[in-house]
Amino acid sequence: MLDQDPRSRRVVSPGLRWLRFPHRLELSYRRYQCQQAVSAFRINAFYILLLYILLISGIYSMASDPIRGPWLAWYIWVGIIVLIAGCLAQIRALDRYFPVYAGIGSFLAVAVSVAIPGFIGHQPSGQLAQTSVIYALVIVYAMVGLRFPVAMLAGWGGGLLGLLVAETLGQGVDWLVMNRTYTGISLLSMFLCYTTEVRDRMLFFNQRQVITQQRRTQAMAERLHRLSRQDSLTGLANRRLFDEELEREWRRCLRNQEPLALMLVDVDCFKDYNDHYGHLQGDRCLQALAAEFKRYARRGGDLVARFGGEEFVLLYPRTGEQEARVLASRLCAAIRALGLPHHWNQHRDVVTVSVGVATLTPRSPGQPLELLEAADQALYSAKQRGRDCWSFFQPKQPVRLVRDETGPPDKDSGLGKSSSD
Ligand SMILES: Nc1nc2c(ncn2[C@@H]2O[C@H](COP(=O)(O)OP(=O)(O)OP(=O)(O)O)[C@@H](O)[C@H]2O)c(=O)[nH]1
Repeated sequence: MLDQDPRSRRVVSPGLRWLRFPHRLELSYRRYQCQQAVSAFRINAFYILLLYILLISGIYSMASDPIRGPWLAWYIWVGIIVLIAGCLAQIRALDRYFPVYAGIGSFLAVAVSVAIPGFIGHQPSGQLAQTSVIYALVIVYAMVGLRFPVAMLAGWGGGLLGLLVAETLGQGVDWLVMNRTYTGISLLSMFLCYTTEVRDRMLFFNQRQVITQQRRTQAMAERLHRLSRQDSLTGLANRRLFDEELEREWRRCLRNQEPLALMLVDVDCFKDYNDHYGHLQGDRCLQALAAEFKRYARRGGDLVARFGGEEFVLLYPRTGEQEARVLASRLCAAIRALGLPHHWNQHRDVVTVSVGVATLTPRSPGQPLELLEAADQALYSAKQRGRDCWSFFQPKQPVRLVRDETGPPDKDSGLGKSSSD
């Protein structure tokens, strides 16, 4: 389903937005955002480290001798924090903990950066140390990849801790400078972080909508494809699918020089069935027969299809004459044994079928209709013999007729070989 939830749309509609999707979408966004952020941070950590080295070497060279040592002792920790976070980001198993370790690292880096000027005092290098506060904030809000609330927590929480440390343990805080660096940059970076997250959420939401739409279209196409190849009454393959499969199996058997068997099954006296039991009962009867036919097409490549009306077709790749005969005989007997009442059937009081069977090993491509025609002739022969029997046809050979003793009388001119079971 496309996400129509107004709470989702509120996040991506113009104006000031509340940065939160409905619960499930929010969880999914957080997973996505975390993955994006940690992937970017794997590389960004090196840039951040490079910036840090540039800054630290600049300040170090300009700082006066007495404060160099203590300043470096403090500020080296920021580099260590970046290094640890960068290493953790390389471990993929820890990806989902990225907001935790990156958030804590950011908090500590801001705290250290904000505290340092309070220990250096009003020397020129103290002013330079303020630059590291600006660096730290811009990096935390814009380069680490934290979500807006986490970045805010790290920025303001870390800043507060740094200020407390500077006020209580250091020489105090120069609020005039601190407001122009820490407070000003914090507000500016917050805005940057907020707009970035809004854009990111919009992108995520739109991507999801596109993916959902694609899945729906694909599912619908698959359903249509399935329906276009399925008979709606019986759920069997329809004529179109049968034609395709026959073509395919024909080519496969041609390649491997294997026999292909086909059975054409026709329900006996079905017009009378409909006339006396009604069309709806006729439909139910066809469904029951279809279910039984399915039991006779279980191997890979076997196919049972509704050929049209009350005619069905069963296709058996890699099946020779002997096996086809056994199958046809069993099928006739099984339908009889179903015992579906049909008092207007010709010889019995139950529904019966006539089956035309043909097998052949393909010799040339593009002639699968040969097999169908052969089975059709065999079926005609079975009908001629009085129904409720099967008949076997072998192309290019005189067709032999075999009749089962229990089967109906042979009225045929001798065109096929058949049996009633
Ligand atoms: N209920 C129902 N009947 C159908 C369906 N499709 C075809 N029929 C009926 O099947 C009957 C087929 O009749 P015929 O072709 O004369 O064949 P028959 O009565 O079975 O006679 P023989 O095949 O010679 O034994 C017709 O009455 C069709 O209306 C269907 O989907 N549902």
